[in-house]
Amino acid sequence: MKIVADENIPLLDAFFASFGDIIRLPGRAIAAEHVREADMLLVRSVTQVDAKLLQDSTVRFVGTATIGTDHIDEQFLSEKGIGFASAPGCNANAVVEYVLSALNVLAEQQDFDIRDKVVGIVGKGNVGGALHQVLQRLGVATCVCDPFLAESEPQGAYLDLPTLIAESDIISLHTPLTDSGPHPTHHLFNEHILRQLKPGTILINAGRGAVIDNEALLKLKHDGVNITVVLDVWEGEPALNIELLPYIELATPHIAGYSLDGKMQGTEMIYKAACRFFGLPTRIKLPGIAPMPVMKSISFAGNVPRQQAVSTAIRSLYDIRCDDVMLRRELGKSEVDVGNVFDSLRKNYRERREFKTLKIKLKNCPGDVVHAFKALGFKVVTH
Ligand SMILES: NC(=O)C1=CN([C@@H]2O[C@H](COP(=O)(O)OP(=O)(O)OC[C@H]3O[C@@H](n4cnc5c(N)ncnc54)[C@H](O)[C@@H]3O)[C@@H](O)[C@H]2O)C=CC1
Ligand SMILES: O=C(O)C(=O)[C@H](O)COP(=O)(O)O
Repeated sequence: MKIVADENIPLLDAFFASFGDIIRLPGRAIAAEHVREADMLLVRSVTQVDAKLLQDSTVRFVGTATIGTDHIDEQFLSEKGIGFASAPGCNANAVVEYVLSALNVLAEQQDFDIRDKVVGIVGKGNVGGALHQVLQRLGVATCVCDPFLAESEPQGAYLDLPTLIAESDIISLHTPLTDSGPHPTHHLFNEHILRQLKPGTILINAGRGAVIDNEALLKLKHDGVNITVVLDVWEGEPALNIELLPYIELATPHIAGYSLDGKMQGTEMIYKAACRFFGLPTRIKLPGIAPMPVMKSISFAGNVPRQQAVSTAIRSLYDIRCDDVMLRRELGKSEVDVGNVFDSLRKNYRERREFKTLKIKLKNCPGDVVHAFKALGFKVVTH
């Protein structure tokens, strides 16, 4: 079997070598001539999979090791009888941890306690739902806008977008990117909606760039509108609008989902789907091949303040400011190609592990510290 795969998919050999020969290519470079005689195509979010790519190919199965599927023409695949699988939820924890790291840093910079804020979640699927759960465990007030869930759960407490905006101090966007259907999200946050944000609102987008109209956001910022913006995703990626950068409090190159755990899980999910599609047994399992985390445990003892302990643990695994600084530093160099910088930071991303991989050893610590670590998803050992 001939497999064409994005070179940025981890554990390709471990999972797919037994299927046949793997040809690795940069995701954006995968073109019709590469897949013409292939049986399987494995991509991430940067490869447009459509008729142009696959019309004249022998590809029978496409897997994307990502949550988002806006780069896939699923209707075309179905019409051509090509098998398809994505990796729903694979990196949801990573995105949640990205949001928690952002809030942790902003809470320190702006001197607030997250428990005094209302967090509005737009899109309560795998990512938004997991964020909702963590925030509830932490005792943070939340509200949700998700018109699809509102329709299927008429008893649920869902708000429309203007009401969510009026009630929220912090808004986190976790919708897919859609431009059709009853509730399209393309430019959901247009100028009209953006101008409804309360002064001081924190707006986080770790979904898809074009859910916020980036031109409108820039216009608001030029007008001096007082909102704090965290962007992981940008309209026109990889060539983000560099003019917007100085107005963004925390700016990162679409890496919210880039925990090693999330990426490996994505590969495993499409491996299992490929096995099902080709009628093969699933012999390989992630626990057997995932590398051990570098940092295994952190200890706290005695009357350590909750915020200090939690910040230390979060930042030891994931400090969003590292990604923010790297992006600004690289884009600040003279005569850079913005798209190349963006892609290169993603391609060469460091090894980042999720909270669940770190053991927190607590000795005689206050109950609220123990509770906070458990709520955040760390492995907690008390003695
Ligand atoms: N920045 C990053 O690295 C990552 C970004 N993503 C993005 O996050 C998105 C969400 O991921 P999941 O939660 O796993 O997807 P999901 O499909 O599980 O959930 C999406 C939710 O959004 C809701 N929704 C759809 N249209 C809406 C609208 N107009 N207003 C409010 N809610 C709406 C849906 O009803 C659904 O509940 C993905 O589609 C992907 O684009 C996902 C992983 C990593
Ligand atoms: O899973 C998704 O959806 C994402 O947004 C991924 O984190 C995107 O990563 P790449 O596929 O672009 O490497």
